[in-house]
Amino acid sequence: MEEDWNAEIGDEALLTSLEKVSLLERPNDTSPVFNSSVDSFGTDEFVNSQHQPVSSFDKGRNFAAKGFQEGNEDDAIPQNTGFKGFGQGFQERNAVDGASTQNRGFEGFHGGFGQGFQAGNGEDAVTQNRGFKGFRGAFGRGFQERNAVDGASTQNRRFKGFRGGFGQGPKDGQRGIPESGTLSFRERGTPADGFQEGNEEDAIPQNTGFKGFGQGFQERNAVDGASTQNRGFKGFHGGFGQGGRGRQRDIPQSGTRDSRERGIHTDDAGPKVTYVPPSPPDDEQGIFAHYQTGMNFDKYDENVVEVSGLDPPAALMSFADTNMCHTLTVNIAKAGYSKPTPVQKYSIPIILAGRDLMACAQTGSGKTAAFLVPVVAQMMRDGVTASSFKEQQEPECIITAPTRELIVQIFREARKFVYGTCIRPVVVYGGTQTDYSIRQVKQGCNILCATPGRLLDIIGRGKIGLHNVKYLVLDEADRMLDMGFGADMKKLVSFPDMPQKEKRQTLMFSATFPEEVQRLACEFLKTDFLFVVVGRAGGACSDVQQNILQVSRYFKRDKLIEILHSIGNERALVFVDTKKKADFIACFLCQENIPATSIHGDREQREREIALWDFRSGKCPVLVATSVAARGLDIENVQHVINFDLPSTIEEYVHRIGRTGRCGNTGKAVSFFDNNSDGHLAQPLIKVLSDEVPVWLTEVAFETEGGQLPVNTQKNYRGRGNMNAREVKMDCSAREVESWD
Ligand SMILES: Nc1ncnc2c1ncn2[C@@H]1O[C@H](COP(=O)(O)OP(=O)(O)OP(=O)(O)O)[C@@H](O)[C@H]1O
Repeated sequence: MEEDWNAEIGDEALLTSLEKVSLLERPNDTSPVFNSSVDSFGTDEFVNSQHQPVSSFDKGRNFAAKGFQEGNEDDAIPQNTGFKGFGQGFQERNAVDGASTQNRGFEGFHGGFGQGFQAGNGEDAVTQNRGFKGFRGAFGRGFQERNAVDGASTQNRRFKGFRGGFGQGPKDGQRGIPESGTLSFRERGTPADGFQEGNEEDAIPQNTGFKGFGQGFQERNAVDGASTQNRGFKGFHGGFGQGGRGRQRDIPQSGTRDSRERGIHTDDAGPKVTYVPPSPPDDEQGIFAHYQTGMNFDKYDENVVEVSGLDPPAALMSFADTNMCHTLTVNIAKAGYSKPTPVQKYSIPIILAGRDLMACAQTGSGKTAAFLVPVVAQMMRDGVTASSFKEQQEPECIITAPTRELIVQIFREARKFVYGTCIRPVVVYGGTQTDYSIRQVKQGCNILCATPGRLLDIIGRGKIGLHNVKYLVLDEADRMLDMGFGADMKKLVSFPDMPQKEKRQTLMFSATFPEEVQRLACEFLKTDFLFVVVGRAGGACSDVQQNILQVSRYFKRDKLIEILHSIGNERALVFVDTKKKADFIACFLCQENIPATSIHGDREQREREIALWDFRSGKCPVLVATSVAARGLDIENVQHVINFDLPSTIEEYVHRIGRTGRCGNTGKAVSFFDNNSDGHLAQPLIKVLSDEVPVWLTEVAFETEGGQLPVNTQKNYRGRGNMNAREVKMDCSAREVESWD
């Protein structure tokens, strides 16, 4: 899904804001403020930073300006020369480019120094397709060098969307910069030592490229380096160099399979991923860190709970009711859980009774512990002990979730409940080094938390045996079974050594369960599974105050700024519909002096984790995200969710706004409703709105539904997926579905 985001944002508006930047950072400005050492850009602090406010790039931009000018003179490959300062340099480069190779171009040079360069050969889809698209923000003589290299080397490379500043250069060399480039870097002393090192070690000149600016670049480049064609930098953004991928891997955000965003098969596909994530905290305080329940926590008990299926066990009233072993009870208390939430009250005894379960409860109401606690309890009862002496590990429990950050979060929750026991949870996920995942697994693995792609990968490598699996958990189960991951889940349960569904316990949790997914789910579940629904299936969290504003796309940014200014430093998660736009809006906010960062599937995993950490820690109070952050993430103190763009489905909306109002805390969600694109959501929105429905929304729903009056409000809403277990089962048997496992 390649969105016309420039058009959407509006070029005039964009240029206006970027002009402000160019006025601030003119490349030929020799004022002392620009003359400090670049070292400051090579520090980790800078590399790790979020999209910086424009002013923080001052020094770097000056370097960049200089670099571009000089770079042009030194260029070893005349037809590829180009950057001569900014503006002018780009034009020249572009002109030369046009005469030499095919389909290169610069498109969209924004920010930093010189305003956006909108012309250029552009973004071509043909094979000899190089180009810069969207060059924004600070610096870069390196670009010139890299570009020179580019001219002599492979096809299909591109820089697309180069934004923001830089940090330290590449550390390894095979994809560094050729000698000519090296010299000029050395002579100029920019931008960082890393470049020099990269150059010295360069083994494959034609494959050189920028690994540049920050570790993020380095890693992204490492990915790049493994493929000979179709490389590119796409989306180089904000302050520390975010790597993008080439167009050939630019996959839609939602609704379809996106292996990178979801961490699938990245390692098999060729690109070598080197990222090794930091170790999780090891001290007790770090492991059990949690935030406080909110004032509405006790109100969870007011929800009506419906359990469908035969002979459900009685709900528990307190954690003590379960006869769990002492260590687990202590761990639950250390995690800050004094009493179970409704989904825990009903799910825990069901799982302890060995039953399969599909559970639907509102966002933020404790579904993770609802499956972790009983699974750990049973493993402790069975005396499960990790062993590092087996080449192939055989976990008792496999937990899958659709996104990397979510599976890490689940892993961290699991660490709380197994603390002080011999049960070892492990997390493996895409975007990290496969060898690292394997090393983790080898150290002993009882609870394997994994994204689907990485899971299938290490199973395929023979590092995981499945015959011991007693518990298979699908968190965000509706997502795990839909078109994106359904095939992977089917593959998982079809491995010959995976116990048949009769021999394992399958547990599915989500805040939404559309009917079609409920049908799919029963192919994984035993026929006597139970279906727990807390409140309304698919309903929005009642602690989130929802507000839908009619805002056409041209006014969204102004509205966003207005809202963010009004909420001050409170934490806000802003959802947009494309990866590019996430970066664009984050940069835009920084230019408006609102510290923001972004998370989406085109960012390197390291950058995603840094962005999330910056948001969690409050260092960066605004996180602009695609739907990759819509589900499961449990971040303290997110007071606001802003749907800059509404998602395509009501389920996604429910998950997105559920990032606030968690665990009894209250939150606010504001959504920009554009009549031109969001009409299909009017009716479903009316059903999930807990507060008053705006008259205009009813009218839009009326028009969209072809004159049918919308069925109003939550009272009548049972969600798209609110069949009870009996209905689901009847539906399943009627459909004569092929059994997968
Ligand atoms: N019984 C409890 N007492 C206190 N805090 C709890 C309890 N159960 C869960 N929590 C906390 O509530 C927060 C939300 O829990 P969790 O992330 O499991 O919600 P969820 O229902 O899975 O949400 P989502 O649908 O968004 O995935 C977490 O911080 C968790 O530690």
